[in-house]
Amino acid sequence: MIKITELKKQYKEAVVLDVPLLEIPKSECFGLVGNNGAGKTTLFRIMLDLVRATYGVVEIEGNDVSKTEDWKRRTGAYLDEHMLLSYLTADEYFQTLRKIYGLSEADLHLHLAKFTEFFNDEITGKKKYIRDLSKGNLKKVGIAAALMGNPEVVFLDEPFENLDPSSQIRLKKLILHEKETSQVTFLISSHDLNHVTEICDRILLLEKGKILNDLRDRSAMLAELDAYFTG
Ligand SMILES: Nc1ncnc2c1ncn2[C@@H]1O[C@H](COP(=O)(O)OP(=O)(O)OP(=O)(O)O)[C@@H](O)[C@H]1O
Repeated sequence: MIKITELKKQYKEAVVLDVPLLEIPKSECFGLVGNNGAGKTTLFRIMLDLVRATYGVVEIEGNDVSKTEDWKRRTGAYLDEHMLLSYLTADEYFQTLRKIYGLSEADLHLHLAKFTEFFNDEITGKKKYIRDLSKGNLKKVGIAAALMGNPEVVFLDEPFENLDPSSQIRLKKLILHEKETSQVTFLISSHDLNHVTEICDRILLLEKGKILNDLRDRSAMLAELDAYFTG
């Protein structure tokens, strides 16, 4: 379970995030939506201890993420390409992570096999450096890396952005498969209302850093979000 209590982030006078209480149970597929600047990335960055909150606490399984390290072993994330090692090829990068996570070659092979369709013969077995990959292919490397090492919690920031339609559909299938087989808790921010409502059990709508709605009725989510974003 992830628990956020009295969380605030301020840049000078501007309060960009204000979340009094948020609980995300284990195995939930949690979606985060909101207009540009609503605070989605800031929330994920604080939850991953990449940015410090002005006030408040984020706990993963009871551990304060800003004070403990254990949660890192159970957490995968892909927020943007800064998280990759761009001077490596994708194969070199996956090998590096394999060693960090203590996986065997066979484990890595099995893991990457799940992404064969998603990679569409563009990622592994190539001599291309990560820095030279297209934006969509960068995202594919990052997502496959975030899911490596059997994480219990996975953060994905705008995972559908820059992916071609076939890859978007394949990614949805991958996430749904992981959700069913591994009980991973997914936290997914997205501007794509169709995709996010299709895969998520619950969607939090942020507006100017505040929770405007916490949608749990899957049959009504898309219509409610459509109404909000249509204005
Ligand atoms: N380092 C910073 N200094 C000042 N303001 C910042 C900083 N980082 C983020 N902000 C502000 O925090 C607010 C929330 O930004 P954030 O990137 O979290 O929004 P978002 O919902 O992810 O937006 P988008 O959909 O455009 O990616 C914005 O007003 C942004 O300008």
